[in-house]
Amino acid sequence: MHKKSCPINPSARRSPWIVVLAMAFFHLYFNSFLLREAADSENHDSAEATINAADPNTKTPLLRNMKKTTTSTNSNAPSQNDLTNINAASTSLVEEKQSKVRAQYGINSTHMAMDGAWVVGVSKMLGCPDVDNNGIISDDPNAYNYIPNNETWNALYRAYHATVDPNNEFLTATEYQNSWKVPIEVKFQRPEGRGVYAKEFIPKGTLVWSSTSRNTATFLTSHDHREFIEYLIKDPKTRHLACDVQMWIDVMSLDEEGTNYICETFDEAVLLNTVWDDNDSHLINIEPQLMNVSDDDPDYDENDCYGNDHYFTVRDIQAGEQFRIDYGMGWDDDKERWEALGLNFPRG
Ligand SMILES: C[S@@+](CC[C@H](N)C(=O)[O-])C[C@H]1O[C@@H](n2cnc3c(N)ncnc32)[C@H](O)[C@@H]1O
Repeated sequence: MHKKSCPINPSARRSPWIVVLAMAFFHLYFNSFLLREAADSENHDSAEATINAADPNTKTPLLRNMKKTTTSTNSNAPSQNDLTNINAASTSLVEEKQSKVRAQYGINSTHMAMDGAWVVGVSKMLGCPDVDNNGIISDDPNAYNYIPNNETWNALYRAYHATVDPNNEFLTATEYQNSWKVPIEVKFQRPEGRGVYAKEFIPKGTLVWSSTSRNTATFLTSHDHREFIEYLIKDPKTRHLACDVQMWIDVMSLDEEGTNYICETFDEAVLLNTVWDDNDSHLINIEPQLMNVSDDDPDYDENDCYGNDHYFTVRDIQAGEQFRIDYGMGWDDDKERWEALGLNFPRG
C-alpha cells in the first residue's frame, strides 16, 4: 500500500493567520536546528574521542540496542514528532542545495525530493556507526558487523512493498532469492566490514552472480526511498536496517535521458568490497558484464537497477578468497547524481 504524505495542512489555505503562525514557528525551529547542527559538527570530533575513550560501546547505541530489540518495549523508536521535525528541518536545508544543483546541471526533475539532510538527521537520531571520508567503517566493534540473512531480506522486502507505489515496484521476488551461482560465505573483518568469500576454488570465466530475478529494489523517486527508510525505523526489529541501507545505497542513471534512480540490493551482493589503492588492483577478481538480454525476457527491465548485471571471475579464485569488485571510476559523476536526487553523497 502506498502512503502519501501531506506536507501542507489543507486548513492553512482557509486561514491565512495560521499560515503566518506556522511560518513563524518553522522559522524559529529551523534556526535552532541550524544552530544545533553547527554546534554538533564543531563538537563532533572531540566529543567522539571523549566518548570512545570513556566507553567504546557508547558510540553505537543503535547496534547495541539492536541486540535487545526482540524483547525491547520500543523505547528507542522515533516518535512521530521526531520524524516530523526532521522532515521540516531537512526540507529547507536541502531546498537551497537542490536549486543550485538544478541550475548547474539544468535538471528539471520532479523526482527530486528533500532527502539529503533528512538522511543525515535519521543517521544521527539512530546513532548509526560512522563511516569516515575514506569510506572506512569506524573502529567501533559493533559497527556494521551483523550478517544479513533471509529474515533481513524479508524485512527489507516488506518495507519496500509497503511503501513503494505498486506501479513503481521492481522488486518482484516475493521471497529471498539467492542470486549467487557459487557457494559463498559472508565474513566480517576490518577495515572493510562484511565481505563475500568463495567457499571453494572457482576457475577464471565463471559466472558467480547474476541478478535477472529482479531482486534489486529500485526507487524511482527519493520520496519513495524516504518512505522506505521511515517504515524501517518505526519498527524496533528493523530499525538497525535503516543504517545498513544507507551504507548500501547506490544511485544510477538508468535511461538515455539520464534520469537518476536509487538502487538497493537486498542480497549478499551488496556486501561486495572494493580496493582503493592501485597497488591492490590485482585483488579485483570479479567484473560485471552486460549480458545480451532480450527486451522480451520477463526478467528484463531497462529500469531495473542491476537487471543486466552478471559478474564473472576475471582470474582463478582460491577457496577462502574474498570476492572484490571495482567500485569504478567517476566518483565525481556519482556525486552529481546523488545531489541531483537531493541526497548527500556519503563517501569521500
Ligand atoms: C557496499 S558496502 C560493502 C559492504 C560493507 N563492507 C558492509 O559491511 O556492509 C560499501 C562499504 O564497504 C566498505 N569498503 C568497501 N571496500 C573497502 C575497502 N577496500 N577498504 C575499506 N572499506 C571498504 C566501505 O565502508 C564502503 O562504504
